[in-house]
Amino acid sequence: MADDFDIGGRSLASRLLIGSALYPSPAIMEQSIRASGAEIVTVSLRREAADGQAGAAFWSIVRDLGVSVLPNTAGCRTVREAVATAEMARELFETNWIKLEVIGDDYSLQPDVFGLVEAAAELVKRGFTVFPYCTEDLVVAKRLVEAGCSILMPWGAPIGTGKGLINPYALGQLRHAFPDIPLIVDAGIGTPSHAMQAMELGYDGVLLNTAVAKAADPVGMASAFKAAVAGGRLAHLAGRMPERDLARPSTPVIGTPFWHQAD
Ligand SMILES: CC(=O)[C@@H](O)[C@H](O)COP(=O)(O)O
Repeated sequence: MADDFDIGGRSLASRLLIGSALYPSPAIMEQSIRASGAEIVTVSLRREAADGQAGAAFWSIVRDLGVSVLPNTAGCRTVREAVATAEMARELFETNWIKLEVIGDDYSLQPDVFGLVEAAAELVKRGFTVFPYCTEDLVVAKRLVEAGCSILMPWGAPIGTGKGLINPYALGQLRHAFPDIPLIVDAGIGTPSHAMQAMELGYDGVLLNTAVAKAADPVGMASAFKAAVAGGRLAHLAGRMPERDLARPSTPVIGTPFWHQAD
């Protein structure tokens, strides 16, 4: 069964999006991205624009991977900075896609949701396809959609914590509220089971970076995430059993010597 992932005007086979930071070496980054099967790789404009040689080598690896690049506005703290960074990224990477980050708190790296909505509206007006990194707040999500975002990327947990889905209830509510908007959990994923949980909730994809880059074996972990995301998707499509409060035997009891039917 074909189950392509339609996102930002493209149709992809993989529902795993991966970041390009923090790997022990460029070679391990390349092998990890290949092992993950990801077809979208996030790239920081600041890194690419920084220092000619390292930037050029990095860019040539990414180009050879044949993936779609999703530039981000990592490190931006104001609407003005995020919009300017997005414009530079569009020029440098030749794409209208932008992963919009407007950070509101240096300690938690929590998004500034007010600035995010404002920046998203401006970037949509300028012709960008905005992938907004947001919290799991339902009203913020509504405002982002009203601002013209056709994709939402709520966090699982703060960036780099690896804590997984700290508010699965709210993430489930978002899925319920936006059945037709691609939803991607972005940030805070620590293990393949976290990614699988997001996919089982009906999320369209998962974006992660630290969990692979900082694993003892990043390439092995990238393969594990690939399998988990695919498994979670299959489980979602298959439809889980209803949860019950009371036990019910799963082996037949009729015909056993002392069986009594419950009243
Ligand atoms: C918003 C952001 O920066 C994330 O996309 C980050 O790149 C991935 O977060 P983790 O490193 O926690 O997976």
